[in-house]
Amino acid sequence: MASWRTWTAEDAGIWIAAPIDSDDKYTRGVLGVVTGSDLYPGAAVLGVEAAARTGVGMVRYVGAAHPSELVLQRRPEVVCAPGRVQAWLIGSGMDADNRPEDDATRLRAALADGVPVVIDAGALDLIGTATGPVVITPHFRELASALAAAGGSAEPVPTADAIAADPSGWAVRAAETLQVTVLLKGHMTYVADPWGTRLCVSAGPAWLATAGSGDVLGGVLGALVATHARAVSADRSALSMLAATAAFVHGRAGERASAGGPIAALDIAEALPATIAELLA
Ligand SMILES: NC(=O)C1=CN([C@@H]2O[C@H](COP(=O)(O)OP(=O)(O)OC[C@H]3O[C@@H](n4cnc5c(N)ncnc54)[C@H](O)[C@@H]3O)[C@@H](O)[C@H]2O)[C@@H](O)CC1
Ligand SMILES: Nc1ncnc2c1ncn2[C@@H]1O[C@H](COP(=O)(O)OP(=O)(O)O)[C@@H](O)[C@H]1O
Repeated sequence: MASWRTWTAEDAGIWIAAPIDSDDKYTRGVLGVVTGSDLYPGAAVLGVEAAARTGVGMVRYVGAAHPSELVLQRRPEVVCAPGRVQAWLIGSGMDADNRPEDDATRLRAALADGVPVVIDAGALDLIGTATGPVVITPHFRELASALAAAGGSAEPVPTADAIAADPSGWAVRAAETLQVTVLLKGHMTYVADPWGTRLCVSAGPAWLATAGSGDVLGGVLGALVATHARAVSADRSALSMLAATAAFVHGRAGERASAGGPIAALDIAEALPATIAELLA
């Protein structure tokens, strides 16, 4: 059995793309985002904020009117018009059981685009419909639901408690069952893919266990994937490296935001530029 490699600051630094003199916004990479809902509009704001602060050429946000308005209020640089993207982030702040038809259409279009997709929270039931490379970012309950939605496994579907008792084992089983790259969130984050990559990340303080923290992680990973589209098409394990880097950057930003005290999710996003500068230095 492959052993778990602990992801380091040096590893993370290699997977952050700093712009070069000849870059423009499109050569850096555009992230498309389908997140948020009338129920959870804040998740859209947090993910977009995190993507913008991780560094990406442009964010295209495609969502319902209310979250779109809040996203634009916070981040006027976001473009809400349709267009080409290098990667998608979908599902944060959505509820698969209450999916408006407009959101279903937007999610279908993103999943049919053929570019890499980061699938979170309320889009995890759609993993099997993606046409491009996929990385999923569930917590324990979400992984249990995703495995239940996928069905067809020889093993009985695990409960969230069973996953919590063996997160590394379930990250691997999920990668093999679902045939996607899995980033399983928790105090220790495990990244596994169907091709044998096994990475673990323990960068952050337990203060990160706060509402919206995972929505920020989604934005960080979305930006990293959009800025590494070529690496992802050249090497199927690249998504694992990017996922581990996202968890590392998120953890370090959490440490910086916390300085030993409590954190609100937006604090993590605001700590990202300085965290990335430190990792690139
Ligand atoms: N600001 C925002 O807009 C936020 C949106 N979020 C979004 O919210 C959606 C649902 O995420 P969840 O992680 O909550 O989904 P889950 O379905 O994993 O968690 C909900 C379950 O947690 C349990 N639960 C709820 N309240 C509890 C309590 N007080 N004590 C113990 N157990 C409790 C219940 O069993 C409930 O069914 C996702 O789309 C997510 O992205 C969250 O990320 C939080 C922040
Ligand atoms: N005890 C913990 N210690 C460190 N990090 C944690 C801990 N619990 C959760 N996290 C991190 O915080 C984030 C929580 O994500 P998630 O559960 O999706 O929250 P939300 O849905 O509220 O955004 C993940 O990145 C996870 O790795």
